[in-house]
Amino acid sequence: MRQARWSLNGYRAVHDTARPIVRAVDLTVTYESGPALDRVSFEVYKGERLAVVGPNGAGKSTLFKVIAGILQPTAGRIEIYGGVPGEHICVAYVPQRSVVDWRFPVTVYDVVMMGRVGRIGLLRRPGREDHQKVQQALARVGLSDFVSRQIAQLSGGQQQRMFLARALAQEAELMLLDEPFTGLDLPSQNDLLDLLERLQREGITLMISLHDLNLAAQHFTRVMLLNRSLIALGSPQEVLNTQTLLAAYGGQLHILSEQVGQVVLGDTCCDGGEHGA
Ligand SMILES: Nc1ncnc2c1ncn2[C@@H]1O[C@H](COP(=O)(O)OP(=O)(O)OP(=O)(O)O)[C@@H](O)[C@H]1O
Repeated sequence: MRQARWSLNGYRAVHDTARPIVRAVDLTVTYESGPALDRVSFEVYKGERLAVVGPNGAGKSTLFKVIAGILQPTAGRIEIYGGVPGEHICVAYVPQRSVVDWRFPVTVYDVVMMGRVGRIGLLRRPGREDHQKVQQALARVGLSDFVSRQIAQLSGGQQQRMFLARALAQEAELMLLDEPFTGLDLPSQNDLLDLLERLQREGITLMISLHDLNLAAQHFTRVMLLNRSLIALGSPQEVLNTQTLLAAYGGQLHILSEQVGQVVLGDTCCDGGEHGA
């Protein structure tokens, strides 16, 4: 298995940095309400697992929507596989579960088949290969027994795995997962982490937004810290330190220890120093 290493040179040695699959240069998105992303520049490489962290309203979902081609940048440039966002069928955006209307009367199978739409076209019926891809995707996420289940009857972890199956049916090579861990209990979180590790081993590139900094520190190869502008990007050790976290979270942060993997967010005001462990 290819391992990412943490010096910049080491990182370059294991990823093809000559051809990033996402390249953003001074990416800026401004809504009527104000700026959501401000001159953000970064690259993402094939096969990496990148955590995107930052406080509420930092621009994480906005970033994913721009990469997926759902939103246009106000200024700056973004290239996906060297082209414009939206033209690549192999990019899948998985929204936050909280924005989905789970009462909608569709089955798990129907939702996963939606992943095939870009390949079969809207007005054609799915063929044998499409049904095979859906069955395989459901098997890969462990939902083969749930094909006829209404989506309203799924647990949070199953909902998340269904969305991953949809992305797999789409044959996505870059998956943008918006807060997939939110609301999951620990066993479901661990199942999801195992699944994501497997997908990464198969060569799928993962960009995942999350709020749990400990999870980012322990399970991700690189971390992007955002708060409208890019605060830091690098290994968890490089990014998750007192200075950068205070720059992003300000007084919302309660740091228990400077050791990576022991950072917690709380409502305790932090006035620039650390609180003892
Ligand atoms: N469609 C929209 N119209 C206007 N403002 C928006 C829109 N979508 C997001 N915003 C604003 O843009 C900013 C960034 O929002 P975004 O959802 O990208 O942040 P986020 O980091 O994903 O937040 P969270 O962690 O709370 O999901 C916020 O201030 C938000 O209110």
